Amino acid sequence: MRIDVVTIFSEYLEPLKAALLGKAVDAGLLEFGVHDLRQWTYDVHHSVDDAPYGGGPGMVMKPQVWGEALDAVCPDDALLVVPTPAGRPFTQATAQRWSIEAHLVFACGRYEGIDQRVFDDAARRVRVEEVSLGDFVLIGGEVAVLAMVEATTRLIPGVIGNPQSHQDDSFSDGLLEGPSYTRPKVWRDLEVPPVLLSGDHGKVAQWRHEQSLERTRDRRPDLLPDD
Ligand SMILES: Nc1nc2cc(Br)ccc2s1
Repeated sequence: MRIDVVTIFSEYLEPLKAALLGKAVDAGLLEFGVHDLRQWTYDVHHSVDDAPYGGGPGMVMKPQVWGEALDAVCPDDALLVVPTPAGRPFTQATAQRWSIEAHLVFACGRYEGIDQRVFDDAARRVRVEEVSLGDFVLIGGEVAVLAMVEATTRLIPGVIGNPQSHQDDSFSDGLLEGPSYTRPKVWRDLEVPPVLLSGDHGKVAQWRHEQSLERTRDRRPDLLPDD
């Protein structure tokens, strides 16, 4: 998979080149390109934003600059992803769906966002998804891109060690992952649940499912199927 990110704060994306993702790049599983939006500006101040039509607070990112950046970075077969608080929710299912894409391009907005015509124009030739990381507002899209890239690329075979761990992920079966334990058996007078020491794999699996259901009921009842 190739991933390109257009941003005015390239340094935010440095973590993509570190640790596991850095190893996946070395292994040829991933390619990253980070592009400074200002290389497509032409005024002496390298302006990327302007006042919003209709008034209101803040600034809006200029269509001309973004249009030329996406023309240069985003080919017709790529999926263009725009992190925005106004987007559709990013979920594990989104990460699964994106993980088989050949090329993702992320457009990192700042300020009050990007002129909508940038995405209306892009949609004439590429698939565009405006996606939210959650019901909160960041300063820019870069942090959202880091989270979305990690959630997506970890699902690509070979990027993380144990593929079995995906099956146990939270959300992979629609439920939250239950509690985990490791040695010692007793720690600060707290004991590991005896079933986990029983060696009975059927009982362990049943207990873990019950724990996932209980945790999901408690924390995310919205994830439970309708009765
Ligand atoms: N939750 C999110 N907040 C923001 C803010 C900006 Br500005 C751009 C993208 C996103 S995604």
